[in-house]
Amino acid sequence: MERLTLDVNGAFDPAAGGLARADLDALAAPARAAFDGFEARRRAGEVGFADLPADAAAAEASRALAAELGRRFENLLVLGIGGSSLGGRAVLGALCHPFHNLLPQDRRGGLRVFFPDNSDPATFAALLDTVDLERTCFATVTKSGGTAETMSQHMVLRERVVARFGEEGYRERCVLVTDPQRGVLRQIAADERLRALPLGASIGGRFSVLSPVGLLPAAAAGVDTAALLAGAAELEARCRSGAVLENPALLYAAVLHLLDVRRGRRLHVLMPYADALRDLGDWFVQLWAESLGKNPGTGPTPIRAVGATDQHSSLQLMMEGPHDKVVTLVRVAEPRAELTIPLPAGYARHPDLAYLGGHTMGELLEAERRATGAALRKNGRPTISIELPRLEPRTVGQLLMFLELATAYAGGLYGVNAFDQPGVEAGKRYAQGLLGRPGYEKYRDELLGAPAADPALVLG
Ligand SMILES: O=P(O)(O)OC[C@H]1O[C@H](O)[C@H](O)[C@@H](O)[C@@H]1O
Repeated sequence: MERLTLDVNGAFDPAAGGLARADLDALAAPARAAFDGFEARRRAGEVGFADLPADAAAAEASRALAAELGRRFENLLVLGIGGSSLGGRAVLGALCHPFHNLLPQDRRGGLRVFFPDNSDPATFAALLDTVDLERTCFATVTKSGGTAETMSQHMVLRERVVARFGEEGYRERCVLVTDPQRGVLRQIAADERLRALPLGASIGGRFSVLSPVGLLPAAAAGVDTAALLAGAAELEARCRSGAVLENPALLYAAVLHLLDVRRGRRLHVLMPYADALRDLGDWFVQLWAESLGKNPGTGPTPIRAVGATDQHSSLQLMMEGPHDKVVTLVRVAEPRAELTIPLPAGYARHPDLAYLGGHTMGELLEAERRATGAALRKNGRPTISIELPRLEPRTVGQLLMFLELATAYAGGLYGVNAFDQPGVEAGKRYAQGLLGRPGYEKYRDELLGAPAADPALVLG
């Protein structure tokens, strides 16, 4: 059966300092309330991400635009940050060839896609100097339309493109994804007659991976987005119950919440044993952190790790450091490729190496995952296990929807609004004040008027 499996036994292991079944039973009513609360907001049209798999028109519009760009161009630059970048990057990471952008066109099956998601001029300038602009199109993706990092990239690139190819060449190369109801980009789309895909008001940026925000780059790279959405729909259909043991995303949210509030495990590590899910870890971090980290001081800390890489790094801390973590180990049962480890004749007499001979690298990775989970639990650290049969659009769609729904339910369990992010605004206001945005003078003055720094505390 091609479906995601969740196993929370490792969170109930007494040796791992795990939960008791009574803890879960006691959470039945709050979990049901979290489920009902989310469903009510969904029915009211306030929160729309769970209904995206059913939005065939949006999916088709993304595919059609991607196909059109694919006929004419070789590279797509996705200008976006946060939720306007991480989802697409996660999907491509999970489903494209690991070196997609390096492959020749006939092996790629789509455009090269770049996600320059920062206003660091060193990277962006290098990217613009590297790609052939003649063969490059770009998607400016911003729900609000006013994100400084994204719009600064857009303005730099727009100028270069207009200078080389004229207004018409710019119109051919630039597409937008933005909220059709509000934001300055909507106005620019009209003024400049640019093609734009809509991002509905009920789809928050970090919940937008299955909207044109994620679908456009995915389709452009050659991902089967219909299968991705079908997988998400399958998972959503498995999550229509408010009973914890009948809804996998609700069970995951409930167990992570309980481990935090009952056992002090407030650091939530997501550790896939697959390089392809490395970027999905970054996407999850934004999802969990921005959704659950709210006033007054609420929220678990998400951490992304990758097995086996992080076994040689942060695992020591997870194994013996503070008892404040729970590790979700993600297994991909069937790796995309397999390699058998040969045993050169001269190595056979070295038992330290000979045991590897004849095994596959996939077997090694799987043995490490099993062993790490067991060792963590034996050391008093709870674990949770998620398994995908293989990485393909359907199963990745399931995983995305699973984590999005779990986040929504966790918001209810923590008693916070999972769909806003007021905390990120304060820093933006100061930055815009420093850059001279009209109306933001008081933030600049507040920042510049702060008490002088103590020179004794500055070395260098
Ligand atoms: O899509 P945009 O409006 O450009 O927003 C991009 C990102 O910026 C903000 O700071 C928010 O904290 C994120 O949730 C959002 O994904």
